[in-house]
Amino acid sequence: MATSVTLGEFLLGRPGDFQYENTELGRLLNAIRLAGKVVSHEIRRAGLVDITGTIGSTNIQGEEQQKLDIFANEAFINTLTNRDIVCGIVSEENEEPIEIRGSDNRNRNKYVVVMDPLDGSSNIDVNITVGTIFGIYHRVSPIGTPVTTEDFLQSGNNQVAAGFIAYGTSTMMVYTTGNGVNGFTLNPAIGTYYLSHPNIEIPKKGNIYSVNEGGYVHFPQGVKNYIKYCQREEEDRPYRARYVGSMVADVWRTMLQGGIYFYPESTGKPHGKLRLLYECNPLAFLVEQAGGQATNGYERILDIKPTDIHQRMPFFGGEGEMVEKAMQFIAEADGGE
Ligand SMILES: O=P(O)(O)OC[C@H]1O[C@](O)(COP(=O)(O)O)[C@@H](O)[C@@H]1O
Ligand SMILES: [Mg+2]
Ligand SMILES: [Mg+2]
Repeated sequence: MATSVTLGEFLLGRPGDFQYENTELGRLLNAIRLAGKVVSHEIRRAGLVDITGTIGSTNIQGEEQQKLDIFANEAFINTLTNRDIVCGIVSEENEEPIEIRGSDNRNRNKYVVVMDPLDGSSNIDVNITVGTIFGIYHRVSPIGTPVTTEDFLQSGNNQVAAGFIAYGTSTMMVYTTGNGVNGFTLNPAIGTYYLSHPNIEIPKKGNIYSVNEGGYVHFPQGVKNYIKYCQREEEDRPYRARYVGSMVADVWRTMLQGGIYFYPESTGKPHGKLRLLYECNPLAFLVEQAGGQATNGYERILDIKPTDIHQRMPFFGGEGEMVEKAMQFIAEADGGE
């Protein structure tokens, strides 16, 4: 149930929430909040206006771009640029980083944003929850100089804030700055987000596992063994299987109801499908801040030093014990302890 605290008040009410200038965080998140409302409005009209389907081009990942992918991408890039607070953006829909020199054209802004403007694109036309994922970093290149790729290839540990917007039964904005995770629900009638999910903590002893089992035959043996373990009639198992096919929705459910969500590597996808910079890192930060764990099956996602802005990474995230169990099966199958 939503409280009467709005996102704006919440931001101003927690001065220590942000290691840099708090009003800058406010301006950053306000820009994201605004762009999210623009996208939410458009999504809610999907089917009534010509916003579903593809536009006939593919992105750097070789995926067909949906009209809403492009709409969301432009909405976020324009809003962040107009707010004059970021010096660069990496987006799933753009091959190269986008340099933003700022209104005085002197590269004085401090933050870079990595984003997946529309997550769960395959679910757009079938009216299932989709989302926007974002991560925010303080630049590493000197202020006053053009943004560099190194500003984006920082490990997830360096995120100063991260979150997502979910466009589902309601529109929600969930974020962290390293002081816990809070969720806000949009009241579309007045366009205001209210605190509805304070201090989110992943429940212990979850009983849901979430993976696209359609790829089972191509998964590594350790992952197969873990899936069989989840399905065995023993102790508190079999676990329930849930899979939406939108990472935002599957991770959000995992944060609220517990369990584990994973997208492993497979013979066809040696590094899995999900992108480290703008899918794995922001959601790993949220999962950890909610008391869970997020790894690639071997190491903490947030410790990984990216080498490419669009690189993929296997992802195992959720309740700590379940993630460790999955890693144990992977290690055993690899011949380790
Ligand atoms: O169809 P699959 O192979 O299960 O993949 C689903 C996954 O792909 C994604 O849709 C990839 O994200 P995009 O839609 O942003 O490209 C994830 O949201 C989701 O978890
Ligand atoms: Mg995505
Ligand atoms: Mg996407």
